[in-house]
This record gives sequence, C-alpha cells and structure tokens, in this order.
Amino acid sequence: MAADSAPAGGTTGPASATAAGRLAGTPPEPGVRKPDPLLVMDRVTRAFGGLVAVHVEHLEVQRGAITALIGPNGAGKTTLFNVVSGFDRADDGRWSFDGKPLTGRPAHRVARSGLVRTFQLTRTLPRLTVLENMLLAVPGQRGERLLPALLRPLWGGQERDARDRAEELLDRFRLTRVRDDYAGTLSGGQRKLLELARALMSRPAMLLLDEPMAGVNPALVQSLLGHITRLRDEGLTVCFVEHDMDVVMGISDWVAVMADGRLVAEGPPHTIGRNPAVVDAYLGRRHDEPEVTGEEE
Ligand SMILES: Nc1ncnc2c1ncn2[C@@H]1O[C@H](COP(=O)(O)OP(=O)(O)OP(=O)(O)O)[C@@H](O)[C@H]1O
Repeated sequence: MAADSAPAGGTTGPASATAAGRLAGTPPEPGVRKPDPLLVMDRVTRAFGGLVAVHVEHLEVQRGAITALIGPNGAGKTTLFNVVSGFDRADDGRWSFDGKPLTGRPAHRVARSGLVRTFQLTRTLPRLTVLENMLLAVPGQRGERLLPALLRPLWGGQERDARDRAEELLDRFRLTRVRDDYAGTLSGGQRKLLELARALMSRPAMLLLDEPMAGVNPALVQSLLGHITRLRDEGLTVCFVEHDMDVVMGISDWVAVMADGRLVAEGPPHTIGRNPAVVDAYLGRRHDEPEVTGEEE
C-alpha cells in the first residue's frame, strides 16, 4: 500500500469498535482465513543449523485490527518478524502484503511498501537529538548508517515535509519538549515512544511491534496502550509480540500463538487461555507425546 494512503495520525480509517467485530465470525483455528487480510504468510520457514526456528504453514493478519503474537520463549516470534520485515532471510515460503508479493524483499523496500517494524531493544541513536532521530527514520530507515553531518544539508527544503511530519508526531507522543535533547538522555519509556514515532514517519499501513512494553514503567504502559489503540482506531494495522497477558487481553482484537516455530492456535483474546494447544505450549508438553494421566500407571 502506498504510504500516503495509510492513516497513522493522518487520515481516518475504520472505527475501532468494529475491528474485533469484523473478526467475530472467524473460527478460532490456526491458519484460519480472515475477512480482510493485509499480511498473508505461507509456509514461512527459517532454520538455524538443525533447529527449525519458524515453520508457519499459513497465517493471515487482519487489516485494521490489533493482533497479538504470543508464545513461550524461543517459539519463533521474533524470527518470524525478522523474516517478513526483511531483516532476515527465509529458507522457504512466501508472504504478501496488501496483495503484493513481499517475499525476500530487503527491509528498506518492505518499509517503503508500508510495513514497518520496531525492535525489542530500541534502535534510537543516542548521540543524535530526538528530532534528528525522527528525520533519519525516512525513507525506509536507510539513513541510519550515514553520518548526520553529511545529511544535514539535505534536510533543507527537500525535507520540509519530513520535518512537518516529525513535529506532528513528536507532538502526538508528547516528545516536543525533548525534541532537541540527545536521544541517549531519554528514559526507557520515552525511547519506546520515540521508536513508535519514528516507525510512523513513513505513514505505514502496518506496524510490527516487538515487545513494545518491555522495560516500560506501568504508567507509561497505559500511555503506550492508548497510543496503539488510537492508531488502530485510525485504521493502522498492528501486530505485536508480547509476554504480558494483561496487555494482550487489554488491547488485542485477535491472538495468534506460536510454539516450537509453529502456529498452534488463533482466536479472540477471551478464548485463547482456554485453548488446550495454548495450555500445552506454555506448560511444555510436546504434542507428539501421549497425555499423561494419573490412571495410566
Ligand atoms: N541468529 C540465530 N542463530 C541461531 N539460533 C537462533 C537465531 N535467532 C533465533 N534463534 C533460535 O531460534 C529460536 C526462536 O527464537 P526467537 O527469538 O524467534 O523466539 P521468540 O519466540 O521471539 O522468543 P522470545 O519470546 O524469548 O523473544 C530459538 O531457539 C532461538 O534460540
């Protein structure tokens, strides 16, 4: 999707109340078809040596909804994010975004097509100011490797739009006050806000957020949750990895569960805790092992 057609603080999109509603008739089964998928993955596979970190047969992410991707440590969540966002390569499989193939595209091209990810550990550049971090986030996060001094002259008239966008987002995330401070002086929570703001610079259609609440104090968690749901309300599609089930229950419209590299369950948040495959995943019982009961002695 063209960046201009995406919302994220710009145009308005579908109403939030309907995001979960539009998924209401979708059966809670792994790999289930969604009414209006934006990101579609097929047989996405990534192995490290003998370890198959990811093998996802089929997964669709519903447009305009917040989807939580959960699973025990080592389930393959981050690896799946890395592969579809172009930060890692797949060994097999295909994936498409808004109907267009995205398989094997490098990260900056993925970002340009409207799919932007953030990282568990923020990638803000500590020796640049908050505003400079924002300006370097476009296009496609490629400028990060370049010396800001070299880029500065380029920021003239040509970058007027980017500057306006940066100011608008800093205001939205209440970072205007620190716009000229070095990013390294921000609190952990402010850095998370900056990371989110940077991700929105190119007006993406979808965000992949890797543990956006990790290391954030409870007060700021509420603020971040509010920001994310508002972005969804404006039509942005969000998929996020999270371990905190209160957060998952609080904001997601749909939950996908991975274990041992595979997608083992999907469903609305209120049903997911009762799903036996999810219980097994978290308790560690292997699916190829017989269930042990007290009567089998
Ligand atoms: N670069 C790598 N080299 C080797 N093994 C890797 C690499 N990246 C990930 N793995 C392995 O792949 C598996 C999946 O890891 P991944 O980080 O994707 O899981 P995760 O679900 O995101 O876990 P967590 O919730 O702990 O972040 C793990 O066994 C991990 O050790």
